[in-house]
Amino acid sequence: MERVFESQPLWEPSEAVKQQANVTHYMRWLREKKGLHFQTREALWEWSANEIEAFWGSLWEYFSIQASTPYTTVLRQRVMPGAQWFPGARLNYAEHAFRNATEARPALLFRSERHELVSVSWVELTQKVGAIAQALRDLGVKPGDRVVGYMPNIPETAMTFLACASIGATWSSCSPDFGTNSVIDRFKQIEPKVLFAIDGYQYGGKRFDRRPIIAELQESLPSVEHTVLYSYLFGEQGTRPAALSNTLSWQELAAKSAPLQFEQVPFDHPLWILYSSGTTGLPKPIVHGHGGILLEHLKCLTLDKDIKPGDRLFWFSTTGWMMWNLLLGGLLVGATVLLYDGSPAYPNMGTLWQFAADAQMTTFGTSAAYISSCMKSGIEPGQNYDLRHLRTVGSTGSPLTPEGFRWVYEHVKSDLWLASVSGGTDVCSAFVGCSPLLPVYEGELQCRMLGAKIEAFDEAGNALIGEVGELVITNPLPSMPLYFWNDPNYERYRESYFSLYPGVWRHGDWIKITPSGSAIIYGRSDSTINRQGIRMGSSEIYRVVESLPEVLDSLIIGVEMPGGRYYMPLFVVLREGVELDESLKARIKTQLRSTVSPHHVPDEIQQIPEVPRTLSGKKLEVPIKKLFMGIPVEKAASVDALSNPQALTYFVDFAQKVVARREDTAV
Ligand SMILES: CC(=O)CC(=O)O
Repeated sequence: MERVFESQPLWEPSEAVKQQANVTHYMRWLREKKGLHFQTREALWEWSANEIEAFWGSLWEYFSIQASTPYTTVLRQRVMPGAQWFPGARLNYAEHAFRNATEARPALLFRSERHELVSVSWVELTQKVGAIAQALRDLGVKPGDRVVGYMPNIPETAMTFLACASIGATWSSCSPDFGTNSVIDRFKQIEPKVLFAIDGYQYGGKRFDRRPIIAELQESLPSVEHTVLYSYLFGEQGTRPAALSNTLSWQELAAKSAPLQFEQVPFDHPLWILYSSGTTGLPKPIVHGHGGILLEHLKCLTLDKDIKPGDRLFWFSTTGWMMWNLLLGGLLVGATVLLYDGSPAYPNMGTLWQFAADAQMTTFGTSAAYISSCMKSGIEPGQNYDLRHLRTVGSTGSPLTPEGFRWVYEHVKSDLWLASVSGGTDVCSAFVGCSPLLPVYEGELQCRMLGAKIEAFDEAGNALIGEVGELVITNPLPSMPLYFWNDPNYERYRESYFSLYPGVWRHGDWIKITPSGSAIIYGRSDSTINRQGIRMGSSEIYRVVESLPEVLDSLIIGVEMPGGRYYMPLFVVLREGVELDESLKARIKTQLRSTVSPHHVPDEIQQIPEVPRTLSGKKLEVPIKKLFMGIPVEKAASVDALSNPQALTYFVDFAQKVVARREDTAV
């Protein structure tokens, strides 16, 4: 058994944990109902990832999926893209959340920088979702119409999404810390009929008025017929200033009563549209279906993450990250879903741990970047907060460092399950990560998730074990995108995932599958910027930076550094005679902060003579990223294929200094 960092596991599930695990229950069910007997979790994975029709078909039965018409076959054809799952079935995602309605526990618990712990009962959730759904119908919203939210992670956003899903409307959201351009770039592509927004929010103790931005959105999104405003920051008095015309009040709409009904839609009816940035063009609008997400989230949360009815599930996320969508899946499995709005560092780094104690959190999910910030801040959650209910800490967004693994066990709790997982917006789930049946080793993801045929490929498409390769998925998953919006011939879809290995999904991460079946992710294999789990295409940053008159050209890279740091330098080519002084740097940063997002302000800005480009004119992002990872230039770049190879010299020198600095500080 190869172990990368050390041979002792940090945690091993007890016999009781294994016996009580949902996946053990499922394995017993498979034996009794299907005569399928698996001795190990690895054997179960092999079957689930290869016999995908039998696996996903069994889940339909195991989870008692409620469908008003049955399916004709589990999977029409094993093709990617275009696999058609469960044709003929009609169902509704939201109906499966509400079948868990109970008076025994709250549906949601919420806290923000400004609110004490708020509990939302299933009765309240049902009433408000029913009312908003009726309001949408009254506004003329039909199945398939797009409804968008510029709303934070608060109960009202969850309610609005569930209302959309219940009537078959397609939801899409951006977090209110996204600047105007980022929101318009996303929402304009999908022509929404209704915009839900908040008037403002507080983050890190500062108040942000979003009303001017909403006015801009109304102006720039001609398809929007109605704006519904939730007065979150300013109270009823301040919600309808002259600048905001034609707004309806969320509070007024939600106060009415209407029975909650569930439109029955085809399995592949669009549930929501998420966005993922590529290296060129506008963000990709990824369309996921009701049935695919329902099955994937039931599977992931129940069998891989072991969430049980009555658990209290939290994942620190904004509404602009797919972890918010996955978090809401907690309602599908009968968990109470915990929402937090605000900065995790305000008023101090203990905030979310206090929330964990007060809300009796059982799973605390977060980003690896957050764990690394806790580590640097020196806090002691285990000593200072009552974490007796906490069983699991989840981590994702970027690879969690070995130090991060150790910190959780040493400073949070020695007996908990650290579920470090990886997946992506593209499938709105995690496909490598965790199982309650397996030990946790430092720096490693425990296994590949059930049903996900994940492999590491070399350039020729050979599967690798024990070596780093491209993360690929070689069998379809039900939650793969149905299509990208406005991509009728699947051109962008194919180009995004299938251009390197035809018919095989290339995810864009580097992965090593170890001989024992665990996995290590080594970061992005393309040039997408991924800071704190939020992906942005470099093109979005270029658009903003290069709109400044002084900037002629630019290049940005994001590099995963040892210690969990994400290093994001920006390089600019300036107009003749212009120097990169502090005032220009500040203007570039302000522009990025306000129009893209605060996460995308670079760590440093450097002036360069020219941007290295390929013969076809593409900026040389991945090879330059490789230089900063310490890969020698001969291996990092094909110098012959550059139109201006001399431009590389600067980067070779600069990267060497950064790598040397990195190694010095690592000692
Ligand atoms: C599950 C994930 O993969 C989350 C992310 O990195 O976006």
